[in-house]
Amino acid sequence: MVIETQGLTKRYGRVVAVEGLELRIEAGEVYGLLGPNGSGKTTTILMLLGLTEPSAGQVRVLGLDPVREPLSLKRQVGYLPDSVGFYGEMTAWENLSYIARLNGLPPALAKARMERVLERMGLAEVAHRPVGAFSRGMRQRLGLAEVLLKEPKVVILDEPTLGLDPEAAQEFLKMIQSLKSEGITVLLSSHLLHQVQAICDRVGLFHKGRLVLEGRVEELAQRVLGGAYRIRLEATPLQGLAERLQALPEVSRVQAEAQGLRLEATQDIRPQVARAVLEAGAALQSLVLEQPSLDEVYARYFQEVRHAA
Ligand SMILES: Nc1ncnc2c1ncn2[C@@H]1O[C@H](COP(=O)(O)OP(=O)(O)OP(=O)(O)O)[C@@H](O)[C@H]1O
Repeated sequence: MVIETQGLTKRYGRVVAVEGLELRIEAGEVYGLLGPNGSGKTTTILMLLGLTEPSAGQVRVLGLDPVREPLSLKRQVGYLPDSVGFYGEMTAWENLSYIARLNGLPPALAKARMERVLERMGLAEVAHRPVGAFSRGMRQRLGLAEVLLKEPKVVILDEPTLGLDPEAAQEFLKMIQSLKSEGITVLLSSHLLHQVQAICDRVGLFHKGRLVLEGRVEELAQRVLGGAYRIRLEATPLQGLAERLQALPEVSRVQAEAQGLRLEATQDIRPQVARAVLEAGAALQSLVLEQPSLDEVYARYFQEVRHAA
């Protein structure tokens, strides 16, 4: 386990920012922390990094206690905060050299790594321009370049795509995802659910300091949306198909749509549906299992919470 917490709690006076957190993240996972403002995401990140001390409970990151072993931790864990400070009058190269020196990298090794990370982040061509003139997207990439200089095993990012235009955000997310292929464990927090959905293996939903839902996006969708599988199909002719499909034991509902039918079922029964269509003598044009979006999961969850209250 790369990140592990037990009963992790942080109180600020009377405010409980994080309560009883049990988090387990394995090597090479991309894990998304989700939740509304003030739900405890940043506080969790700060405790994992040893930047704030827990009020109760335990944290281990790469087997290390962040409060007791901050230096060993810092060597292996990269952190990209929501806004990165660079020296605006210095170039990207100079900013990275400075960081490399602070990290104690020998000059030759630093140079080789700087070339590599700048190339990787698509900044090689602007390496000798002052950072003051960089766009927010370029700054974020430089931030990630800085994090990668120390070749970390874990990378933690707080709202990494905040303020980026859709194209820059997409590009940045691809870069984050590429870390996974090197076995780097990634933890990120975000409000942008559809983006998180695209790159995370698992997500955890925070609400008032508690982790209230956790799992793979599809699993969460199943749980929050009442366990239904939605299957869409297009076939011609459609006559008689709805009745045939309704007769399948797993199908709970059939709805007609402009081009075809939409089923709700208790399982993913695409093979049975395909067979039924063929047996009806119809031609099957498309058959897809619809994935509910994380936005939908999130909205439903908070709707239910309000309802219960
Ligand atoms: N230094 C602090 N002193 C007092 N209260 C704090 C402090 N830091 C955070 N809090 C409180 O703890 C709770 C959790 O805050 P946190 O910043 O972890 O939430 P978040 O999920 O990261 O929110 P956001 O999405 O807005 O960044 C909030 O109620 C916040 O006001």
